[in-house]
Amino acid sequence: MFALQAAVINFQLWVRSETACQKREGYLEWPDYFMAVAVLTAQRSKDPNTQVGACIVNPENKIVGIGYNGMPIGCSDDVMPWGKTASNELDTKYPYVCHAELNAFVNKNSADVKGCRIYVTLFPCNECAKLIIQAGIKEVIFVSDKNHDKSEVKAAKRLFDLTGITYTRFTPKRRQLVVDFD
Ligand SMILES: Nc1ccn([C@H]2C[C@H](O)[C@@H](COP(=O)(O)O)O2)c(=O)n1
Ligand SMILES: [Zn+2]
Repeated sequence: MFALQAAVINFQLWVRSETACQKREGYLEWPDYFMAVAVLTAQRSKDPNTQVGACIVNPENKIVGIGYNGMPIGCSDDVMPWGKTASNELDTKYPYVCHAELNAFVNKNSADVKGCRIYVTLFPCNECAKLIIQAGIKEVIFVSDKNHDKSEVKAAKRLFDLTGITYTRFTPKRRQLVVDFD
C-alpha cells in the first residue's frame, strides 16, 4: 500500500513539471513584432500630420535597419517647415523631409539588404520604391494605403509589379499591443 502511494505522488510531480516546461503561449509573433517596431519608430517623427515608420528585416528575422520620416541631419526641426501647403512649395515640408524608408536604408547595420523584407506603416512612394528595388528587398508589408489614388503610389505599385516585389497588407494576430512603462 505504501509503495503504491509513493508511485502515485511521483507521477503527479512528473505531470506538473512537464506542464511547466511547455513554451509560453500568447508570445509576440514575428510579423506583429516587426510591425510594432515600425509603429513605435514612427512615434519619433516630428511631422504633425503623418508619422511613418519602417523596419527592414533579413531572412534570419534579424532587424537590419529602422527609420522614420524626418528632416535631414543638421536641419533643425524647429526651423524647417512642417506644413502641407504654402504659396511657395519651398515653404512646405515636401522638398526636405526624408522618408522613413530612406532613413531605414541609411541606418542599416549590415553590408547589404538583399533578400530582406520591409515593414512600413504607410505604402511606399515611387522614390522609396526605387530604393527598395535597387537595394534588393523582396517583400513589402504595409499597414496604410491611404495614398492609393496618388500617382506616387500608383507608380510604386507599377514598379513593384514589374520587378516581382510582393506587397501585402499587414494582418495583425492581435489588435492591440500596449507599451506600459509602469
Ligand atoms: N512612404 C512614405 C510616404 C510618406 N512619407 C512621409 C513624408 C511626409 O513626412 C509624410 C506625408 O505627409 P502628408 O502628405 O500625409 O501630410 O510622410 C514617408 O516617410 N514614407
Ligand atoms: Zn517615399
